[in-house]
Amino acid sequence: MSAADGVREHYNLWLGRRQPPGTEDPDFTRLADAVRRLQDQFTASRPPPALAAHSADTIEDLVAALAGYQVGEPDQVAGRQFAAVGRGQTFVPPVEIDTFDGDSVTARVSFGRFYLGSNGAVHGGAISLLFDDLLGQVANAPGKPRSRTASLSVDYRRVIPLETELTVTAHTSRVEGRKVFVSGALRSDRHLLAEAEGLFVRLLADQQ
Ligand SMILES: CCCCCCCC/C=C\CCCCCCCC(=O)SCCNC(=O)CCNC(=O)[C@H](O)C(C)(C)COP(=O)(O)OP(=O)(O)OC[C@H]1O[C@@H](n2cnc3c(N)ncnc32)[C@H](O)[C@@H]1OP(=O)(O)O
Repeated sequence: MSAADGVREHYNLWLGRRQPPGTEDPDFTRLADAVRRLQDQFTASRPPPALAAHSADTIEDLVAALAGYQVGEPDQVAGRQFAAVGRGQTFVPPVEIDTFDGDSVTARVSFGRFYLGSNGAVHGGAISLLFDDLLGQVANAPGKPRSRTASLSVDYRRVIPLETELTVTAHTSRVEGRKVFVSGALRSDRHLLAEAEGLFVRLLADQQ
């Protein structure tokens, strides 16, 4: 089994089912990658007015083309490309999962220019977003009841650099009844950059 197959298997277990036919879509994954690159280029560029207007025309054409193919959440493709870096979505920073055993995860992430806060540092909200998603995956690991984030606390220890491969880890630290406490850390090859503590509350039968 390849590493990608292993990751896909973990996600399928986590979802409690096999990936439904038609969910994997390499062309859509390529589209998501292109949108990510667009986000980075858009944020970093200062085009002349004619190019800005031409770019807007082109994107508006794409928006109109995609408008004919809108689907509800159960049929959504974005975020469900489980073997792809960033899962074929463009909101959460592009995480590449290396190991996921149900109680802990190790992964790599690199923040593009889209995630710039100021003065070269990654936006703090992007770090919280990264932790919410990754800690949430641990809290919702295979065989565990669904839970939602009740509280997320992030400590920013050092400026987080753009365009640098970083390691992000998360593990369940304890479970008390419905409360699942998950800890996370973001590191460069030399430093601890940020830490997080999340409280995820297991949902009751009548909660969405
Ligand atoms: C076909 C499916 C395909 C799916 C494909 C998906 C692919 C995606 C892949 C990958 C995704 C990875 C996953 C991401 C995960 C992200 C998760 C989120 O971001 S969820 C969004 C943000 N969170 C909310 O919207 C919650 C809003 N809040 C609530 O709904 C409620 O407040 C809830 C359920 C959290 C708790 O409400 P209560 O009424 O059920 O429970 P009470 O009694 O209030 O609390 C239970 C215990 O928790 C403590 N508690 C609650 N909130 C607390 C807080 N903020 N701080 C401290 N303690 C708190 C309480 O004190 C209580 O503790 P005591 O049992 O008494 O010891």
